[in-house]
Amino acid sequence: MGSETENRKSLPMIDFNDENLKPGTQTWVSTCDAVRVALEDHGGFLAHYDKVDPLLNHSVFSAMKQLFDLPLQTKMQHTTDKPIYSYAGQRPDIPLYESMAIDNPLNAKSCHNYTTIMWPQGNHQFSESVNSYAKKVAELDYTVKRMVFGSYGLENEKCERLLESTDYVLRCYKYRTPEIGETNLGVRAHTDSGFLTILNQRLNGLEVQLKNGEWFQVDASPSIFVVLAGDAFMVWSNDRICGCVHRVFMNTEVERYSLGLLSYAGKVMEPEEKLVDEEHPLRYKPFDHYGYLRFFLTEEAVKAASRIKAYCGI
Ligand SMILES: O=C(O)CCC(=O)C(=O)O
Ligand SMILES: [Fe+2]
Repeated sequence: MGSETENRKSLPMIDFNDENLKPGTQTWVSTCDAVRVALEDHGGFLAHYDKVDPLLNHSVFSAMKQLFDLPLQTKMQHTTDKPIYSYAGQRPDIPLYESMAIDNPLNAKSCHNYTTIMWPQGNHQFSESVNSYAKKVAELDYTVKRMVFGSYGLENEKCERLLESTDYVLRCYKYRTPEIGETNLGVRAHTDSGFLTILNQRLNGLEVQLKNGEWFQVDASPSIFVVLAGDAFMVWSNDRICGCVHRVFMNTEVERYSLGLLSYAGKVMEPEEKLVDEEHPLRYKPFDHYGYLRFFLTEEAVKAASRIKAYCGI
């Protein structure tokens, strides 16, 4: 009873370190269901995942500090044609917030190209740690998606096709400390516009809204990854899984860094046909993710009660 009450107040924690976590085992089956239920209930969960070595974690966060320490003009250089808003910051409503995006971080050459734009003289440590980090976190992303497909009884091939047509972005966030009289809001409550976001924060500050409306503060740890469903997951799941609402407050005296591996559908995506039935009639038209990202900041989108429904809801 006691633990049930406690559970409702926290985001579920799911262990991804168990040696038996392989397709075909009982641990795999029960974890698949735990992942699906957490996503259906809260749009997210905490993954206990220790495949990112503490040294790599340290090295990638040092790299982030170097990146944000660059002159603003350097940081604002255009690095991708995709509408992922490479640099974001200097916003009067959220003055503490800055963020930058590395497109296609699983590819060593893309990391190198990005690094060369930021440091024309080169910065091997940056490019190397970003690429290694993204690859490790992507393994968790693949596992989570395979588990969701498994738990809905969908064929593996379908999941592999989705993974193949997925584009990844590594988004880095920095929050400076507020000055006297300034807001301590880092980012206001929102859902992410991607498919799935996997976050690791250097310092506390992230809060996630639970199903019962309460806010849950996530504790920072190198081996705790916050897995959040985004708007595209709602489309794919035909609303069985909702985007996870989250926000950030700066409650510390030191600047805060956080890293997110975000996934986007590289091809037009439709709600999974097996998740459409009498009880769950079709809720979305075919969805063009980059079209959605372009729509995202328009006046029509900002005014809408739900941007994703305004874009492609039925
Ligand atoms: O800083 C964080 O941990 C998350 C930031 C965030 O949610 C966002 O910018 O979408
Ligand atoms: Fe977010």
